[in-house]
Amino acid sequence: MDPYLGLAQSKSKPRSVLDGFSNRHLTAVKGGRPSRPPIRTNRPVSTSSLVEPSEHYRLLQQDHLALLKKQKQLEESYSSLEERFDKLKLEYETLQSAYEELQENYSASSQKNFTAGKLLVYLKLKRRADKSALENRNIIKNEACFNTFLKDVIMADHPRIPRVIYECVSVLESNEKFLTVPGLYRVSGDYNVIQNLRYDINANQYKKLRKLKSPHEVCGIIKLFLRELKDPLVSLQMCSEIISSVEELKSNKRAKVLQLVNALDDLRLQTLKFLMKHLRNVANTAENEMDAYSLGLLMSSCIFNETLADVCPVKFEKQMRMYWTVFLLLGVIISLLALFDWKAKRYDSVPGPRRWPFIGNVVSFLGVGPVEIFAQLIALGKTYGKVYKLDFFYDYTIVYSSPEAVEAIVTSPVLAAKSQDYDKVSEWIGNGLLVSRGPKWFSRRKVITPGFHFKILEDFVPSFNRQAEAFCRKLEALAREPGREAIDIFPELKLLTLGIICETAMGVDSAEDTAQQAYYTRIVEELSSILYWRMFNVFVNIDALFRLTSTSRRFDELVRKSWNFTLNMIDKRRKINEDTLRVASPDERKDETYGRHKRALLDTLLDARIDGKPLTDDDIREEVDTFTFAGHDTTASAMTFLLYNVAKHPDVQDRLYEEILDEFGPESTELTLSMINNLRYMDLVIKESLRLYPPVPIIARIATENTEVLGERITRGTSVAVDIFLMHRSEEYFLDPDRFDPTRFEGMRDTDTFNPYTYIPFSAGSRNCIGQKFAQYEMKSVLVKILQHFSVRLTRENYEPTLKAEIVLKPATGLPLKFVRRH
Ligand code: HEM
Repeated sequence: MDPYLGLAQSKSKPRSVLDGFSNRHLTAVKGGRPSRPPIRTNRPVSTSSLVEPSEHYRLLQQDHLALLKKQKQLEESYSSLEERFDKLKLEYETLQSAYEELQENYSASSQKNFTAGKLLVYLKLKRRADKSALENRNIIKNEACFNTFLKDVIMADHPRIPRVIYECVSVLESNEKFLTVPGLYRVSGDYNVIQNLRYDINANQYKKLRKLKSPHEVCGIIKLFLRELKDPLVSLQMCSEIISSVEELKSNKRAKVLQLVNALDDLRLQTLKFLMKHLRNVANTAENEMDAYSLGLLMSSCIFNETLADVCPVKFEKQMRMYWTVFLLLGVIISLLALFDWKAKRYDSVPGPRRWPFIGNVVSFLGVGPVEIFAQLIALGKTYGKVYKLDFFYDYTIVYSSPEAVEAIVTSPVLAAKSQDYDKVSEWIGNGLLVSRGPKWFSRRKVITPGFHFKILEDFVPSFNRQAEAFCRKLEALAREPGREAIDIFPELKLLTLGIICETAMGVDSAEDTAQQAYYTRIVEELSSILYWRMFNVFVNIDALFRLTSTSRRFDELVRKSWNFTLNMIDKRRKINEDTLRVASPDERKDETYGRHKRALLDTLLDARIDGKPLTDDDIREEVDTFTFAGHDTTASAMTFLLYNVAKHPDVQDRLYEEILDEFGPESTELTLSMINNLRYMDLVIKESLRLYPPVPIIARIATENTEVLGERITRGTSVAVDIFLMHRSEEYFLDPDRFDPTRFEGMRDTDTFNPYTYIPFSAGSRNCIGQKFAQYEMKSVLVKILQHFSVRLTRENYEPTLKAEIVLKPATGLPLKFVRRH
């Protein structure tokens, strides 16, 4: 046995003494001095009896001395560590108090009252208050501001309204230049700046807001705050309780608005008053080109924010981040190119919203959904009148809304080609009749036109009848569902109109594939929404950039599925024709049209010869895609708004029903074309509904050569658009234009002053709608059947639909329509 075993152990273990006082231990006890660690002595294990007792004693003494020495060393290093700890603690406390001081100084300066108490703290004569005390005294506030209830929002001290509104309005009104900036509240602010501000404001920090150089972000914050309020500033429910119809509001406007205002609680009232006063200041400042009407249009969706929920089917927000990154990279190039801004001079004489160098009006349409885009277009029309320009990277679109311009455009051979926006649509429906140009369009239109001859349309009427009857049975079942009050009619009508197109134009039995048809209508809905997004967002308008997004993959998938649907129809029709021929006699076979007594448009395409050659499978598919899309979505939109107007005007509905009773009696009848043609009042009602809600609200062409429109030089490559919606609602062409009055069309065409180009729901000229008669007969047949079975009502009397235009005009949310059985 080693006699030094015990000592050797004690020597090899000095580090163990520090075990209880590691660095980790030091940092863990910020609050106070750590307790003194125990000193462990490693006594030698009992020595062997082989060692002499005196020798053993001497060894022990030696050992003891060594330990004492070690202990002293450790005590010294302990007290030096203790000293360091105290120093660090002091430094930590000094830093913390400096931080709190900064925080307090900031909130003191923002409140502009430097109290004596704070002065004492500043001079270090008084200890500062801790965080919870500051919160109790309302100096530090951490409540949320956005996406919350009004009562929970941080309030300004005076007046007692949300602080965010107060601060934004102060910023806008304290800077005279801000109020004069054109397009205030219409032009969207920088998305990223707004989002960053949102976080600051939620933490009650307003410094950056006050330093903004452009007012658009400040307006953006106001709009964002109002839109995100969980309880809107003015609720639509309250409106509908007080104002039962628009007529009632019109006849008694002042009293009704006062009643509504009086019903608001104090907080809402004060906030609304403050906001309205500010908006009046904006409207009274002529330089910003924003009148009360435009402001009303833009702000109403924020103040009554309920209707805007879930109307953006594409995830715009996420994808905007990527575009903004690209946007920043382009920034440098843009600045250089801005030096060569000469192109902008081309249309100097045409008014339009303020444009940025190089990018033009791009920013106004970024990051906004279809509802806001449509509202912006209306506001622009109201501001600039019958002609204005839009500029996307020097790609100009001149937007007209006068009959003179319509005539000049639709009769000009150099303005016959569809604009570049339609190219995006052609990625889906190909280069069919709607999109094609020049000789291709001409030869196709010639071949297809006989397919819409009235003799052929006459054959379709029994099919309209049958499908409308089935539709009424479906409505009845839906209306009987327990707990259901209103029926969202647009999707149902899409299924009906698609079924009719499949059966009549394509000659296949629509009842076989109802699930496929329902799927197809949803595909069309999503594709339209993506296409519309691409039209107004210049970044995704560029193919290469669009291909970088995940939406492009979704787009391709949807297009493939849509083609499967139409190819399947073509195969089916081919098979039906082959089966018919197989059972025919040799003589009958010689007759090309044998067995096709109900000749479908698809048969016209299958039999067509252009320059002696039949159409290829791709040619046929693109026309089938075109007609399936153009023939169902438009008519469903027209029918939806027609039923809404009929429900909203019971007097019109009564007169329609009387006309039906006079012509056919109360029982359901098998309609014919001549019976439908007799319904004169119904013609007027449909016309008026298409005036107020034209399913295709805007059409656009491109100049293939330099030309002129109403004396204005239009250079090659410029787009010209016709805003049909705006023209149909212009006071200049229609008396009291927002009023639904079918009788306004009685004898209108006979008057000398009426210009037929004023009313163009089906467009005009050589590229007008080939299916307009088809659509009119279909709408009349369906309306007769619906009114024979039901009385149509609104479940919310004063309801006005919010509109969006994803190629076709649509209600942004389901309409509150109720169908009550007549007998
Ligand atoms: C109420 C229902 C309808 C309305 C309001 C409507 C409206 C229009 C408008 C405004 C255009 C011109 C588009 C442009 O210039 O860009 C158009 C073109 C067209 N429509 Fe319709 N349409 C309706 C129903 C139909 C139906 C039922 C079909 C087919 C069965 C159809 C097939 C077409 C086609 C193929 C074109 C392109 C014509 C060409 O460029 O030669 N439409 N439609």
